[in-house]
Amino acid sequence: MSAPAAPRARLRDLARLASGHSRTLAAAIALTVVASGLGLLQPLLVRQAVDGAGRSVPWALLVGLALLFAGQALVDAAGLFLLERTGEAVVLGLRRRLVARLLRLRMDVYDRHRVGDLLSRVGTDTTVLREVTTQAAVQLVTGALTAVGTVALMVWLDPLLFLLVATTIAVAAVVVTTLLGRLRVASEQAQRGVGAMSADLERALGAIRTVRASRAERRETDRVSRRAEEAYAAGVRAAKLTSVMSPAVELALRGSLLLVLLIGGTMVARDATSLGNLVAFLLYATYLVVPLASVLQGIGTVQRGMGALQRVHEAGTLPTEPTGGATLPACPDGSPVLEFRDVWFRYRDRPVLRGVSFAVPEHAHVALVGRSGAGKSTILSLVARFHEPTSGAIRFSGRPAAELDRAECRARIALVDQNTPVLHGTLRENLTYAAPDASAAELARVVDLVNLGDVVDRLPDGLDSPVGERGNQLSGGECQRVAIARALLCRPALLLLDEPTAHLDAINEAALTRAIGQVAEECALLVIAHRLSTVRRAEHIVVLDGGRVVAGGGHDQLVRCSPVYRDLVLAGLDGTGGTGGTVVEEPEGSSGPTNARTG
Ligand SMILES: Nc1ncnc2c1ncn2[C@@H]1O[C@H](COP(=O)(O)OP(=O)(O)OP(=O)(O)O)[C@@H](O)[C@H]1O
Repeated sequence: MSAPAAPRARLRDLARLASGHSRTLAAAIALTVVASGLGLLQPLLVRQAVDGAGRSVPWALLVGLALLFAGQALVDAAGLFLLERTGEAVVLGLRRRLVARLLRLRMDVYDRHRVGDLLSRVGTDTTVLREVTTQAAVQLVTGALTAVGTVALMVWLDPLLFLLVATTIAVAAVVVTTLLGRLRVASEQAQRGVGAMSADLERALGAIRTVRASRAERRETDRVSRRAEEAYAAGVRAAKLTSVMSPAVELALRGSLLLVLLIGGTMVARDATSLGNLVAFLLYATYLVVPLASVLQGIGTVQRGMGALQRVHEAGTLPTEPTGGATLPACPDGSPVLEFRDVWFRYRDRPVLRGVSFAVPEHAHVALVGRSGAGKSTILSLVARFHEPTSGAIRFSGRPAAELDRAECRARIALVDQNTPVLHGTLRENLTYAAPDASAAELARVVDLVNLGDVVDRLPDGLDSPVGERGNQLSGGECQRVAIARALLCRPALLLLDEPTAHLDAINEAALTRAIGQVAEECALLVIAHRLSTVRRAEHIVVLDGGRVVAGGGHDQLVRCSPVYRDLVLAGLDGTGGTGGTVVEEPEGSSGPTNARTG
């Protein structure tokens, strides 16, 4: 992430965060100021009570004092509640904005950031900011106002004694300001440590089966613990600074109190001032501790919050996918559903596609084949518009993709990915994920089509049974069929299928073949093919090698004239780049070129 921005800019962010709640904040501040005002009146009544105590019991003054105490407590409580509620509201707004942004980032941004760290920005960092936006605001404003009021009353009571107090406090203020910068740095390090810890924990929990099977629990625990220790060390550094600051101020205040007592006592003895005056002054001097500590705490909270604010700001300014563009028109006659024209693409500085051209006509079945790393998945990513080509053009139904709205393009395609296609939730939620309004009949049709009926019957609550985190209560083959059923349910114009490489049993294999056949009936299909049966069924096969299209055509034609394709067929077409071996010809019955059309 970028270097820490200027604290002033972050302070402006802070003010902006609270600005939506300025009325409630103002009310909360007003209430706490009133409460402090009620508190400030108390020593004046005490002074009168002390000076008049010799004559009779000043009942009215005592009742007045009791009322002041009760009033202060009530008003304070109301102010605090408003404040806490505003804090929660600020965090809610911030989290909503962050979550909306994090789900719309440009795809390459996800490659550069760790998921756990992004999660920590929404969770932990926003919680820290809750304190800053509200508590700090009130601590600073009411603290400063009350301190000014207290100081004014002290000066009015005895300017000389006040000078004593002011000198000692000034010394403490110098100590505090020198520590503040270091406190900000330490707090930011602590927040980053927490982010790194969450990211490492997410890494381990996300791959828990691999961790277990590799007996790496200890190493992963150590790794996460090291991150926790880094956060701890930075937290302790911040704590050291905070704990030096508070006693420095307290020491100064206590010292000044003692001086006031000593010098004030002498003055009372010499009749230079009244006892009531001295008591009131001393009360104000002790009262000054609260607002001053409050201002200090406020400054400390802001400094601590700067780290969190910086991280939230960074997450809130990560680049998102641009939206907008034209709506996709109805397919003009003869235009292919999808066309690549001399498409080049690079991941950062690394060219991955070098001048790829091919077309997928309406209802056609096109297969992409190539060794591992040839660029097949990258082509699907470009079609789904997760990335944009470095040069060249992708056309949807004859219109350049660059001119079209991404969401509109995606509404016409369905992607069946090999990786984690099933989300936490029920089977029904997963099936209707891309088409939430699908009818029960439609749902039953696709469930039957991909042979999921048995799975639904087996599950305790049928379609409403939970499938576990990433579908871990389903088998790999079942997850793949759920993904295909989901794709079929939204009736796309083009289905992008990264064919499962995992072994499927004969029944599932047949279900998949049937599903793919059905897809070909309903829409165009662009498939990364790993099985010979899929390749043979395609009307057109695009052979990729090193990011280039090295051959294209039907299976028989390619076997005759493309050495790369022949090698792939000999290697069993699994895309692992092996050479030699035997041709894994599947039984004709399961792989015939059904529904073939000229593409
Ligand atoms: N997000 C990424 N950032 C950088 N490089 C990437 C990224 N994704 C893929 N690559 C690289 O781009 C090249 C093409 O990858 P791609 O996934 O498209 O290949 P593939 O043909 O689908 O391979 P496989 O059959 O093994 O899935 C590979 O060399 C890969 O290392």
